[in-house]
Amino acid sequence: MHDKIGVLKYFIKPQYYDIYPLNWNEIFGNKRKIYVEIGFGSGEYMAALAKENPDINFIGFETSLTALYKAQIKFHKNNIKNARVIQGDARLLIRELFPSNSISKLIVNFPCPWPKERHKERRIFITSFINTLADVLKKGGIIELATDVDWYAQEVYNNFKKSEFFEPEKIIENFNRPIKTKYELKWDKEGRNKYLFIAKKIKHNKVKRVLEGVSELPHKNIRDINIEKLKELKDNHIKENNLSFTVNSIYEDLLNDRFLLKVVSTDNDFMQQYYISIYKKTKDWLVKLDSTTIPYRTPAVKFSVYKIAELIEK
Ligand SMILES: C[S@@+](CC[C@H](N)C(=O)[O-])C[C@H]1O[C@@H](n2cnc3c(N)ncnc32)[C@H](O)[C@@H]1O
Repeated sequence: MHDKIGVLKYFIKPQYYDIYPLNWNEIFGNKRKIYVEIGFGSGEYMAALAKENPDINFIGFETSLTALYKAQIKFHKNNIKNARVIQGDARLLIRELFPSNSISKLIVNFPCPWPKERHKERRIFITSFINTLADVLKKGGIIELATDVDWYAQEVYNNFKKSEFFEPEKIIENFNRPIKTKYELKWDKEGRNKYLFIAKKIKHNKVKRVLEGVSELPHKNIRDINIEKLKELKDNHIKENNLSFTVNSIYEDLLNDRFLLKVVSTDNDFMQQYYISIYKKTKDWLVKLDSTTIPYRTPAVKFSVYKIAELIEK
C-alpha cells in the first residue's frame, strides 16, 4: 500500500504486533483516556470529537476499507494526532486488543439493526459482546448508542437491563448532539425519530481471550513431504476441541518445490483466512505461515500449521 499523503500513520494492523492485548499507552505515547467508536462510516464524528478533545485518545473500528480510508483522510486534513483506526469485526477485536478496565467510553452511531431473525447474530450488542464490554470498559465507563430504529433501541436497552454488569440509564428521544454523523443528517432530513441509549458499567466481568501474551510465528521443519497426503488435505475439515481449519485450495509450483495452501480456521467465533506455504530448503522442508497474509496467530492458526506438518510428513 502506498502512502503518498501520509494517512497510514492512523492505521493500526494489530496482526503485526506480537503481544496482546495491545499497549495503548505505548501506541499513543501517553496515558490519556480511551474512547472507542464502532462503525464510524466516513469518520466525521470521530474526527470532530478527536479535534475537540486532544486530551482523549480515539480508536475506531470499521469493516469497510473505503470507510477506513475516508476517515484517515479527514484525520490527516485536520492534523489530528489522537486517533487510530483498525479494520475488522469490533466485537471480536475489542475483546482481544484491549486490557481489562481500559476504555472510558464506547460509541456506536446508527448501526444496521439487522432486522431479520436469521441475521440477528450480526447485531452489535449481542450478549457475548456485552460481556466483553463489562471487561474492557472502566468501572463507570459509558456506552452510547444512537439509532433511528425504535425497536432496536428498546432491544439494546433490554439486553443491558438483563446484564448484571451494566445499568441502562435512559433512552433519549430526538436528542440533539453538536456533531452529527452522515446517517444522522440523512435521517434528520427525512424527519425520522432518533433515539440515544446510554448505559454505565457497574460491575466487572472477566472474559476469556483467544490471543493473550506473546504470539510467535508458527513454523515447522520436516524431513520430507508426502505429496499424495498433501493433496488429500483439500476440503478436509480438521477439528480438535474448539479449534478447526479447512484447506480450501492448494496451489503448486512443483518446479520450485513449493506449495501454497489457502486455509480458513476458527477459534470458537474467531474466523480467519490466510495462506500456509510449504517449500524445500537445502535439506528439509519448511511449513510456515505465508507472509502475504498475516492472520492473528490464534491457537487455531498455530494448530493448522503444526497439524498440516504432521499430516504431510513422510
Ligand atoms: C449504517 S453505517 C453508519 C455509519 C456512521 N456511524 C454514521 O452514523 O454515519 C454502519 C457502519 O458500521 C460498520 N460495521 C458494521 N458492523 C461492524 C462491526 N462488527 N465492526 C466494525 N464495523 C462495523 C459498517 O461497515 C458501516 O460502515
